[in-house]
Amino acid sequence: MISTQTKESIDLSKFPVDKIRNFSIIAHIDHGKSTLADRLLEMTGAIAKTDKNKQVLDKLQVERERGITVKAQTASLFYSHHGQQYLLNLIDTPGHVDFSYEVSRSISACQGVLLIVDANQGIQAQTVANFYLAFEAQLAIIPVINKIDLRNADPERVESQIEKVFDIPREECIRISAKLGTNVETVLKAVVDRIPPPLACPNDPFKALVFDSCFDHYRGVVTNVALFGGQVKKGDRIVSAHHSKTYEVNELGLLRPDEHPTQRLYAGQVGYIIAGMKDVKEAQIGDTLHLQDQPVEALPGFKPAKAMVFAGMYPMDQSEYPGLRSAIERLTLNDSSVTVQRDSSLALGAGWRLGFLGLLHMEVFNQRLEQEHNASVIVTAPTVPYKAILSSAKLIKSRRAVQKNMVYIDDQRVMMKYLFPLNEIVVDFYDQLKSLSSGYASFDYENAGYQTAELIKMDILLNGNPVEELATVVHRNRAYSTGKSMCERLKDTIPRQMFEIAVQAAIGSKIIARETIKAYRKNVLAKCYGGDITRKMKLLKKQAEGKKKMRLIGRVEVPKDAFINVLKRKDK
Ligand SMILES: Nc1nc2c(ncn2[C@@H]2O[C@H](COP(=O)(O)OP(=O)(O)OP(=O)(O)O)[C@@H](O)[C@H]2O)c(=O)[nH]1
Repeated sequence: MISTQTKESIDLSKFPVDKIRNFSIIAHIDHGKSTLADRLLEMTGAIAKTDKNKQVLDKLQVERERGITVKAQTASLFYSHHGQQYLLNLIDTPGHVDFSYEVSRSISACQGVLLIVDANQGIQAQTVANFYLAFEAQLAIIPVINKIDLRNADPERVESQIEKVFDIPREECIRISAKLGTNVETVLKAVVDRIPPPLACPNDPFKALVFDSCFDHYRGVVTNVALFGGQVKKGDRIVSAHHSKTYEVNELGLLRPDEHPTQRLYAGQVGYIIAGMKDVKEAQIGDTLHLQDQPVEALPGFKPAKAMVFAGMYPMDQSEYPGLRSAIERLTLNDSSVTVQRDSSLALGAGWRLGFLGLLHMEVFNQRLEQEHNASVIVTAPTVPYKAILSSAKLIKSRRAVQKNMVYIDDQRVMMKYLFPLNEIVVDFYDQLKSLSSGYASFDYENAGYQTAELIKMDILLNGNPVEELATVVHRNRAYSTGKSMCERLKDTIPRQMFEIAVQAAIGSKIIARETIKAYRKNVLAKCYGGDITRKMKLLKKQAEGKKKMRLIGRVEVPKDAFINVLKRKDK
C-alpha cells in the first residue's frame, strides 16, 4: 500500500529504528537509476505524478544538460507495508566512473542497495565496480533488471550473468520497467523485506555521520547526516569531532527531496542539519557530530579521494581573482574530491592547480563554476601525476597496456583487466573505446601505483614563446605524433590575427612540429555600407566582447577553450 503524507504532519518519533530502511540505487551509467528514483518518489507521494518528472534528484543544471548524475541526492519516502508505516531513505548515486567516490560515500549511510542492470545491455564495467563497493561494505544487494519493456530486452540472459558473476540466485532478481512503472511496487516491498534496519541505538548519545554537504548562499552550510545514535533537535549545541568547534542547530529535517523541517531527528534516520557553519571548510565529509556535553567515539570517516587528473585554472582577468577564489571554495565544499593548490603562471597570472578524479569530473566542475557561480575561467591541458627521478638512472622500457586477466560473462561479453599508463586513459580513451565498440564496451579503473617509463617534456611555442600551460609529458615514442596533432589543433583553435603566428612543438631546443597561422584582419564593419552608426557600434561592441574570451600570450590572442581542447580528439 502506498501512502502520501503532507508536509506538516511528519512526526519522526513514529519511526523507530526497525521501521527505517536506508538504501542506495547503484548501476552502470544510463541503466535507469534516476528514472527508478522518480517512480519511487511518485509512488510514495514525495512528488506529484506527472509526465514532467524526469530525474527529479538530478538537481544541478549540468546534470540535466548532460543527462548524468554527478552529485548524490537524498529523498525520504513514506511507505505502508504489512499494515505498518516505514520510512525509506533513498540516496541516489552517480554512475560515471569519475564519480565512484560519491558512490562509496552514499553507501556508507546505507544498509542495502538496489543494483540496477539494463535488461538489454546486461552487466557493464560500473555494474561490477559498484557491486563490489556494496559487497565489501556488507550491504544487502537486491538485483533489479530494468527496461524489460524494450523490444530486445533479454532478462533471462541478464539473470544468468548476475548468477554467474555475482553469485546471486536468479530468483532474487526483480524485473521492472522504471519508465512505465511496471513492477516497481515489488521493489519497494523488497526494500522493506530484504534490507535490514540501520544499526543505531536510540538510547545512545547523539552521534551522526556527515556524508554530504552543500552550500546555501543565505543559510550557510547544509550538512546531510545519518544518525547512528540518539536524537537531535533545534537549539541543541553540537560539536564536530574533526575540529572540535561547537555550533547551535538552527534547522533540521528530512529531504523529500526538498528540505522539509521537522522537530527532531532520531537514531537510524537520514536528514539535514543547518548549524551556522559559515566557512566552507567546516563541514568535513566523513566527520562525526555529537552533543556538546556528550562526546562519542568518532566514526571511521572516509578515505580521501585520490586525484588522478590535474589542470591549472586561471581567471580570465586578474581582477576576477577574488570572485573566482570564493566560487572554487564554495564548489569544492559540494565536491570534496577536488584538490586545490595555489599556482601562478607568467602568461595567465595567479590561479590554482586543481586535481580531479577524471576528465569528465574536470569538465563538470568547470561547467558548474560557470553556471552556478557565473565565473569565467581558463582551464589548462590536463596532466596526470608522475614521479621523476632526476639522476640519470638506467631507464626501463615503458610498459604499454599489459593484460592481467580475462573472464567470459556469457557467450557475448567478456571482462578484461589491463594495466595501463594513466596518461593513456585520462583524455579520450573512454570516448574512443565507446566509438570503436559502437557503444557496447564499458570501462572502469583503479589506481595501480607508479611504474617507470621513458617520458619527456614537450613544449608548445607561440611565435617562439613557450606556453607553460600547454607543456605536456609524453612517452618518447608518441612525441612526434602528439606534437604534430597539438600544433594542428591549435591552428584550428586560434583565430587568425593581424600578424603571422608560428605554432611549434619542441623537445628541449629541438623543434619537432610546426604549423603557421596566416595573418588576417577581421573587419566586422565590412558589410555595413553607409551610415547606420548604432549598428556599427553594436558590431564593434560584440567584437570587443568576443575578445574578452581570449587570452593574450605574448602578442597572440588564444581562446580560453584552447587549453583543454588541444588534447582531445579531432572529431570532438
Ligand atoms: N525503455 C526504457 N527506458 C528507460 C527505462 N528506465 C530508464 N530508461 C531510459 O534510460 C535512459 C537513462 O536513464 P536514467 O534514469 O537517466 O539513467 P541513470 O542510470 O540515472 O543515469 P546516470 O545518472 O547518468 O548514471 C533515459 O533515457 C531513460 O528514459 C525503462 O524502464 N525502459
